[in-house]
Amino acid sequence: MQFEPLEVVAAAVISNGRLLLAQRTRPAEFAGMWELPGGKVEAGESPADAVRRELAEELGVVAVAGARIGVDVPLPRGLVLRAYRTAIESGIPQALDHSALQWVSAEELAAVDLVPNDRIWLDDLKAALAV
Ligand SMILES: Nc1nc2c([nH]c(=O)n2[C@H]2C[C@H](O)[C@@H](COP(=O)(O)OP(=O)(O)OP(=O)(O)O)O2)c(=O)[nH]1
Repeated sequence: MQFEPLEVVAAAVISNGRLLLAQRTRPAEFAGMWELPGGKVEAGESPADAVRRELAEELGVVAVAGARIGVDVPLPRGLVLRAYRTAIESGIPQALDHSALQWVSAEELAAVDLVPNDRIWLDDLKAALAV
């Protein structure tokens, strides 16, 4: 039987009061918009495993997922999008799968062209940036 992913993990990496955002290259409707790095949980993975793998693939870092942040966001085809506070253990993030990366403050975040689903977490992300 083919594995059907159920969850998309999105990593909220905060360092020095700034949140790491990545610029999507696809699909066309979201290209140029900013998101949290992450992706679909694969067969046999926990969400934390998926965060670790996706951040290695997309950013070239070793990362550890922590607490959930914000609400579950329903996606098409029965998928759910969930954000996790994530710490980078080693490495400097590089845009290996995105067109660019940026670190934004709480004030800057409001003005960023975030993908619509991630906008749902705006207040949660701002609160996380404030502490
Ligand atoms: N990674 C990520 N995906 C998001 C976010 N917000 C959001 O709506 N999505 C959606 C876009 C896609 O429909 C889905 C995940 O797509 P993806 O392309 O990042 O996942 P993936 O690497 O596992 O995908 P694939 O192309 O290998 O199938 O979740 C976000 O902040 N980060």
